[in-house]
Amino acid sequence: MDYQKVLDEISAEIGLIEGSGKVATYIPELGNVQPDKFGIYLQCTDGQGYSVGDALEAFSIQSISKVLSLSLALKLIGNHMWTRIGVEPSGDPFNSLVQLEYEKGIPRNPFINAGALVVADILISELKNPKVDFLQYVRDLAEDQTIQYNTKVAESEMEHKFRNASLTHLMKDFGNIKNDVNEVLDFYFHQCSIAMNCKQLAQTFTIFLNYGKYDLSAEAAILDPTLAKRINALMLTCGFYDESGEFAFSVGLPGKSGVGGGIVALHPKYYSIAVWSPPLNSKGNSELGLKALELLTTKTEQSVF
Ligand SMILES: NC(=O)CC[C@H](N)C(=O)O
Repeated sequence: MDYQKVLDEISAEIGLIEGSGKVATYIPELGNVQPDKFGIYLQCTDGQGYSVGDALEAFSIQSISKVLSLSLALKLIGNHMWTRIGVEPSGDPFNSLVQLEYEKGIPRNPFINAGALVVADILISELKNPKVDFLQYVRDLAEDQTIQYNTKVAESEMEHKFRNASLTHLMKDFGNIKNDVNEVLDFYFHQCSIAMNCKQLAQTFTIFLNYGKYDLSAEAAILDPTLAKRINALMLTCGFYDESGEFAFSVGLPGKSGVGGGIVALHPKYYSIAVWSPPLNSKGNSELGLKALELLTTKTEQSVF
């Protein structure tokens, strides 16, 4: 498959689209990003990488980090996770409060904010130096020790924490948050603030390829095959909140988006891919990123179905 040709075609076609998406501003610091940024990096299982556009420019990975925090928490506590978080799509926006009340503080899945906040709580309980250890885990997966938290983004989100704080307080009341609410929020905002580029993200997500057996040298990268399969299943069913069905329908790959405009997706046998375009649609997913991935699976005729 000539992936470079496919990426070049996608980039040309995306360039012709006049999108209607909007850069996220509810975290003010994210609003400073140039809306016309666009990059893709595709990492194949044969070791080859292909890119187009701003693939080497770092951006805020936001909710893409939820997949990495989940993978670490599952390594640490295994199936105990599922007594505190479900595995069903929520059908609601990523930051919704409504289900939590009638489902007694148990989030539907680990990729909505409520679920990721419980995962953050678990990591705080399990790790010696939570923020330092989590960043080290991500650096080891990416095999890149330069990756950093963007503390400006984390602080900006802390200043506008009201909805995430509400979710955490509600779950604390139900007994599903064990640590101090502000500590959980601080950890969560830091994990979301991690700055990575498309290349680093695509390479990091190779841990979910080939049943977790993609040939990576980093020790931290080795994932149990069952974990890799389950995390892929969750990305497929819950990775795009109330647009997960649409993503499975039009793209057909497991994936995860973030409000920084990034999307990571993967074909478990062939490649992992990261796309970045900051303007978001009404569901909080990158408008052109979604389009680019739809073009990819259409042109390559490679999806999981
Ligand atoms: N969907 C997202 O990327 C949301 C992450 C963001 N940090 C928030 O909690 O609102």
